[in-house]
This record gives sequence, C-alpha cells and structure tokens, in this order.
Amino acid sequence: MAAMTISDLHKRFGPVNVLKGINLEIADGEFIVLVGPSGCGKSTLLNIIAGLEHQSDGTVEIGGRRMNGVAPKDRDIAMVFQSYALYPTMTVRENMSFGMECRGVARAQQGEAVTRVARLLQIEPLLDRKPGQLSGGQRQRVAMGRALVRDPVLFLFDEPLSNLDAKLRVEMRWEIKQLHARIGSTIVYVTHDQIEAMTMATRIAVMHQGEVQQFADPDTLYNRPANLFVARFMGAPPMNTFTARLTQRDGAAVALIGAGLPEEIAVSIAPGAARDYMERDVIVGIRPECIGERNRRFGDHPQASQHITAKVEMIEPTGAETIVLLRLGGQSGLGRVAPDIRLVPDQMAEFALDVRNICLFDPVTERLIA
Ligand SMILES: Nc1ncnc2c1ncn2[C@@H]1O[C@H](COP(=O)(O)OP(=O)(O)OP(=O)(O)O)[C@@H](O)[C@H]1O
Repeated sequence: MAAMTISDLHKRFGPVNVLKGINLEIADGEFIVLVGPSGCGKSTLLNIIAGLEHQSDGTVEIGGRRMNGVAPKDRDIAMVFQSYALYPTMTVRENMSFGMECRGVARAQQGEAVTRVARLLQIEPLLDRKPGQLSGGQRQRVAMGRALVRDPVLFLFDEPLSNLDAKLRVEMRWEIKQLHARIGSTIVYVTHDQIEAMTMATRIAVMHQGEVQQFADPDTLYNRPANLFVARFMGAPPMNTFTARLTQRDGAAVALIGAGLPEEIAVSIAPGAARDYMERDVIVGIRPECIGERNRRFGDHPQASQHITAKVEMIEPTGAETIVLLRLGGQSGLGRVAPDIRLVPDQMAEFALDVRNICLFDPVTERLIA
C-alpha cells in the first residue's frame, strides 16, 4: 500500500496539450476515481502513473519514491484493463501465476498466492478452465485476480467494467468496493461512468480537457460542484441550470428565474449567500430531485420547501418515479415526481422546490459562488 503525489504533470503529444498541470495528493488506502468525458486525458494520466507513457513535465511519487525514469515493472503497480488481456491458451491458474513464474517466484509460493486470491474472488471452481470457457464477469474477476496475486502497492483500473452488461456491472461494482474494504489497497480507477464514480470512490477527480476541475468526495462533488462543468457532468439526469437575477423581495434574498417576464419565478436564497451578486445575473443550479410533487416535504424546517407553479412540457414515467420537463420562468428544467401523480402536457401545476441545496454560479467564470 502507498500514498501517491502527482505534481504539476503535463503531457504533450506533438503540439497537443493533453494534460495541463495535474496535481493530486492521494492518501494511502484511498479509492480514487478519475472521471470525465471521452478524450479528457484519463487513460493518459493512468498510463503515466503506470510508466507506460512518459510525462512531458512534472513528477509522480509513489510511497515517497519519485517514479521519473523508473520502468513499469519496477513500480510495484498492478493494472487491470478494459480488455481483460488474458492468455487464451492458458488456464485461469496459469494466467494468474504467469507473472510470478516470469519473476522466478517459487512454485509453492505461486500456488499459495493463487489459492488465496481465488478464494477471495470466489473463482476457485474455475481455476482449471480456459478464458474461452468463462462468462464476461468471470473473465473480469480472473483479470483482477491476476493483479491481486502480486500484492502491489497500487492498483490501476482502466474502465474494467465497460465490456459487461448493466446487471453484471452493478454486481462487479459492489464486488470491487467490498474487495477494497477487505484489502485496503490504494486504487486509481478510470471510468466515464459517473454512477460508478459516485458509488465506489472515496474521492473523485473530475477531468475536462486535460485539467482536474474538482477533486473531492462524492457528496461534495454532487452538492457543491466547483463549477458548471462539474454540476452538469455529475448526476443523471444532470443538474438544471437557469439564468436568474439576484434581488431582495419582502426583505429576503431571491433569485428571479426569468426576471421581468410574466412567468418569472422567485426562488428563495439563503440569507447572506452571494451578497456581492445582488442586482446581478447569476446561474441557478437545481438538481431534478429538488423539484417534486406539490405536497412533497424537503427536510424538517418549514422553509426548506417552497411552492412554485410551472407548465408541464413532457412526462416520462420510469416506474419508480416520473421525470417531468417543466417550463420555469421561460426556461426548461427537469423535476422528479412520485409515479402516482397524474400530470398532462401543457398543464399548469404546482410543485415543491427544495431550496436547501440550490447552487449559484458566476455566469462569466462559471465558478460556484454559493
Ligand atoms: N499517442 C497519442 N498521440 C497523440 N494523441 C494522443 C495519443 N494518445 C492519446 N492522445 C490524445 O490525447 C487525448 C486524451 O486521450 P485519453 O485516451 O487519455 O483520453 P480518455 O479521457 O481516457 O478518453 P476515453 O474515455 O475515450 O478513453 C485525446 O484527445 C487523444 O486523442
């Protein structure tokens, strides 16, 4: 196990800047997820940590040891790839012990390590099969087993679940999380799936265009996103964003969505929030689950919920809940209501708004104000 420090890391491919100064301080035993849209540099960063790619500038330190110039095989890192990369002609047992065989580990020790890890991953009955005789989930488990027998200081996972179907992905997610709880190793895990990130990580680094936008625990990322990119990237459906004007109404601070329009909506804002933005435009971020059916109560405080009137534009029943597209102050946003609520398109209806978790962003810098 080891802590890792990434300092001012840059990577250029010819004229293209793919990583633009990455700084991450990762504690021993953390489960870090790198998440971001395609092409943001996640795999490049992982490959540099593994030593498979060289950085243009900056340093990676693992367990206090500077890795510049250290060959991949000497970094004591195990990597699990999206393609399981198992040898098709070898049995599961041979696949798992191959690395140890190459390093000249004694046969008895190899056998012990394979048995220990096979038990941990519950793949003992599969040890004499070949990869072609395994399901996708079993192959993924063997790929993890091959990494685990090495007992490395750091695990790197590059989208390990993306080849699995949705049900198996949920199961494997749970298994990897439990595995981490049991072995306590430091893990850096790349995915573009933000549900995977939210459910497994101790901290998530959200990347965009070669930069870390925010590095925080899942709760902070979700409820206090540092900027509009993070707000819109994390969450499905994503956070609604409305342009609004901050002002005072009846002695209280409000954000007017669609200020000046007949359908203007005043949303209560915490006193003192964004004082410098009074009488200025802001972006208001409201999660869809913060807009619910009229009689929904958010929290114990009577002022946690506010009633708003909006026009229903579209209805999408999902079984457990109904997603509604609403017209709010001339702008569109999503809400989530109980499945037994009857709504029809074009109807005006009252909804409850949870005002506790409303985010305000600067419209120019797009950074969180309050
Ligand atoms: N060897 C290379 N030469 C030139 N450009 C490269 C090379 N490898 C990666 N890139 C570019 O660097 C950028 C980041 O790629 P990277 O694979 O790290 O992204 P990613 O976030 O992992 O994407 P994905 O989720 O699609 O796998 C992309 O624009 C990619 O085209």
